Amino acid sequence: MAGLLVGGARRSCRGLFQTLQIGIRTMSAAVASYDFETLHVSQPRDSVLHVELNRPNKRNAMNHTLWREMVECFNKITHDTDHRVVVVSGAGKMFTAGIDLMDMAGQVLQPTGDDTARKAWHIRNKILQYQESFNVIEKCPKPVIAAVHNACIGGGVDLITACDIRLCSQDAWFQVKEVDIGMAADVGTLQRLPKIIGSASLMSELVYTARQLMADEALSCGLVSRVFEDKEAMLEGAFEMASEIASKSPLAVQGTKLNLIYSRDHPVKDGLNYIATWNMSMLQTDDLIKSAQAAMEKKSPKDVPYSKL
Ligand SMILES: CCC/C=C/C=C/C(=O)SCCNC(=O)CCNC(=O)[C@H](O)C(C)(C)COP(=O)(O)OP(=O)(O)OC[C@H]1O[C@@H](n2cnc3c(N)ncnc32)[C@H](O)[C@@H]1OP(=O)(O)O
Repeated sequence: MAGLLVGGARRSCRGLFQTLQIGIRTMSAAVASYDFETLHVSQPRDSVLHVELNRPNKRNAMNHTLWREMVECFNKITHDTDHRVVVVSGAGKMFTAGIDLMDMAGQVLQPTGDDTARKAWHIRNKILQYQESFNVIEKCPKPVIAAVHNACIGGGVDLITACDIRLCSQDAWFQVKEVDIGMAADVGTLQRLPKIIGSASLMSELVYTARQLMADEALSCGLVSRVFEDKEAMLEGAFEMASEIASKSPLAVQGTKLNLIYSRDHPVKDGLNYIATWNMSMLQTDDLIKSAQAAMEKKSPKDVPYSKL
């Protein structure tokens, strides 16, 4: 009898192990094609991708490869129907030290071209190319959550302002460092940050002084919406939030992101017109019926099997 019990337990353990193995294999297959040198991509929850800036020994300084891989990664995510929400964080000691200053010397400061105008033309194209590395986050219809621990410097602020939601740990600090390296920020901070923090005076103070903005002040000025005790708690909170969003209709969530960004950049009248035109087709989705029925039956959107998008 005891032998039978042990045998049965062993069989059910084996079953559980096989189920886990299949689960892990499916998860890793889903992210196997996200193979980058400076970004590490994993799937911490169903339908959620975790993109880590992954140059920890260089404090995740953004070199040419990282700027390029951001574009490749987020363009891929845009068309990936298996994933609905993204969390971006930094591996190692901090979120990021900003642009790789060694790399910058070769990439931006030595323009090619036979005369000044041609060199300027070259630099302009380079700047537009660098801007694209964070524009892709905003253009990606899936919500992107930035999870910041420790330092977020220079290009890091440009990056997180292109994200939809910003969370941080208690040890986080933010620094618009560009004036300290002799330049005006040019890849998003000056354009997006004023629309996030709402105070023109604080905005000017931060960009002219390059002082550090600590986590509590980042919360009070609206740069982040939540502060967690440490990195571990923050990532857990970010994955939980991502999972919650991923459980809802992807058509509703992604349509909301596109319309929020459109409304930020246009007058109210144009935004209302845009959403009316948007929803004249999107309201014809099955998701609406399924979600309404679930609500009537007091079920959660988590119980509704929405089609991929
Ligand atoms: C068209 C261009 C658009 C983009 C513009 C963007 C502009 C910006 O991002 S401005 C901001 C530039 N960044 C900085 O000024 C930060 C410089 N770094 C630091 O102040 C410190 O390193 C930091 C506080 C981030 C970390 O200090 P910690 O003591 O923890 O580490 P370190 O020993 O200093 O560094 C460890 C290794 O990382 C390398 N490293 C750090 N930051 C950068 C960087 N920005 N660029 C290149 N490399 C960086 C550092 O050299 C060390 O390397 P190694 O000596 O090989 O160990």
